[in-house]
Formats: sequence, C-alpha cells, structure tokens
Amino acid sequence: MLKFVTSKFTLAIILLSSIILSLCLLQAETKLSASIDWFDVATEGALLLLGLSWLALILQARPAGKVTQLLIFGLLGYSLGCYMDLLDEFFINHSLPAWFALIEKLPTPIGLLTLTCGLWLWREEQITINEQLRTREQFFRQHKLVDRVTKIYDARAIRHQIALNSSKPLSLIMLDIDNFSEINQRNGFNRGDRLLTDIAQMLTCQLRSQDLVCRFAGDRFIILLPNCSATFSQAMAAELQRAIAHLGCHASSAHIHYDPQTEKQSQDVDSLISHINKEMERVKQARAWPQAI
Ligand SMILES: Nc1nc2c(ncn2[C@@H]2O[C@H](COP(=O)(O)OP(=O)(O)OP(=O)(O)O)[C@@H](O)[C@H]2O)c(=O)[nH]1
Repeated sequence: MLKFVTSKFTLAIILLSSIILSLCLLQAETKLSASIDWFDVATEGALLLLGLSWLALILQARPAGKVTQLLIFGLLGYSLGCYMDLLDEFFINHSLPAWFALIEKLPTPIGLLTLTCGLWLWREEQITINEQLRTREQFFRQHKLVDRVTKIYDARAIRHQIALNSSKPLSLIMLDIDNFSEINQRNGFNRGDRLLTDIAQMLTCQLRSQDLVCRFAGDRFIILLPNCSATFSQAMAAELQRAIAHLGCHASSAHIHYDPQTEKQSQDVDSLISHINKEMERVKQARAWPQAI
C-alpha cells in the first residue's frame, strides 16, 4: 500500500492533475487587475515557493527510500494545494467549475498528513542513527579501534566485543563482497574505498542498536548480534545481502549461532572467528564449484 501511494506513477498523476487544472482554469473568467488582492497573491506565491524549495532540499539531501518518497509526496501535495490557492486569486469564483471548490481543499491536508508520516519515520531513522553514532563514538574514544577507511570498528574491536558478549547467546554474520578485486580494477582503488564506506554505513543503519558491525579485513565484514536466535540472524544475513545488492555489488554471507548454555564446550573468540571463517570458505567454494564445471 505504502509503495503504491508513494510510487512514481502517483507522483506523475499529481503533476498531470496540476496541468489539467491549469487548463480548466484558463477557461474560467479572470478577475480585473483592480479586484485582485495582491497581498494574498504575494503570500500564497511565497508559500508555493517555500514548498518547492523544501522539495528541492529534500531531493538533494536525502538518500532514496521509503521515508524520502513520503516526504516528496507530501511536499508535492502541499505545493499543489498552494498552487491551486494561487490560481484562485486570478479567477472569478462563480465562473469556476463546481467541483473545483471541493478538489481545491484536498491536496494540502493530504500532503501535510503524508509529510507528517514521512517526518515521523525520519525521526525514528534518526534516533537509530544517533544511537549507533553515540555507541561508535564512545568506543572510538575509549579504544581508538576504528577502521581507517570505513570509520567503523576494526577486527580488534569486534574481537573485544565478542569476548564481552560470549556469556550469552550470540550470532555472527560474515559478509564478503564478491569479486571485489575486479571492482577495484574496473573503477579504481578510491571508488573501491568509497563502496566499502557506503556498505559500512548502510550496514550500520540496518542493525538493531545492540548489534555491532566491523570491517574484519579487505572486503570482509563481521556483524555481532547479541541475544538473538539463529533464525533471526539467518533472516538478517539475507536482508543485508539484499541491501548490499542495492549498492551495485553482491556479497556472500555466512552465519553461526553460539549459545553457551546449550554448547557442550564453551568457545572463545578465536574459535568463533575460526568457525565463521570456515563457514565463509565453504560458502565461497560452493559458489565457485558450479562455475568450475
Ligand atoms: N579499495 C580497497 N580495496 C581493498 C582494500 N583492502 C583490500 N582491498 C582489495 O580487496 C580485494 C580482496 O580480494 P579477494 O580476497 O581476492 O576477494 P574478491 O576479489 O572479492 O574475490 P572473491 O571473494 O573470491 O569473490 C583485493 O583486490 C584487495 O586489493 C581497501 O582498503 N580498499
């Protein structure tokens, strides 16, 4: 439903209806210059310009996604309402079609309602990002264990965090970008760095506040999910792979689950890391095998 409401198709309909309304209004009787309230024209024109400038700012500042679509749709509705109010100033009311009075009232409230939904989701998104940044910032200050390129935790940091969390059930996800050396060769090392940074930021935004992501090595990331089930981590791994695909590359994923209460032998950080590395090698081999035959 949300997708339908915010689809490009709907945006096209709003633009089209704006054009149709303009044509309709062209047939109505215009007011004499002396009877036009120029103060109203100025204020309504200013509101329209403000709506359009907010739209331009949103388009510039926000990444593509559900929240941005809601904000755009809301601002388009609001701007359309302002535009119709402005046109209204230039035409004699009784010469306008009867349905115009009804239609005129709709875009602004619908637009403002959608905008409010968008702002609410933006707020939720920002709270998650702030929480992640605060955790990262605190850890950075304490240990200076941050990767130079992506500015997320490095391998030493995740080892430290796994050790801290290993008395409770935890899951680890490893993501390894496929054919990253080719991406480097094709686009250059700097673009490769940029892609690693984008992936790191995207992963940070996708996780729960208690999860941690690190750049483990080259094109390999590890995510620590404390207190979660194996099913949850499996679903999360698939979700993260899909999100990485949106950035134009593919990642292999491996995941392990460790519950100290049910395991026969307790595992330390090294054995957990070695376990997930082996899982990843198995996944990579399974991927390479069909290509080899
Ligand atoms: N841009 C950039 N590249 C890096 C960095 N660190 C490592 N790399 C590159 O990452 C690539 C990793 O190569 P491989 O381990 O062979 O992985 P791959 O090419 O993705 O191959 P598969 O994993 O088998 O799909 C190498 O080409 C490294 O040069 C870095 O900090 N920035």
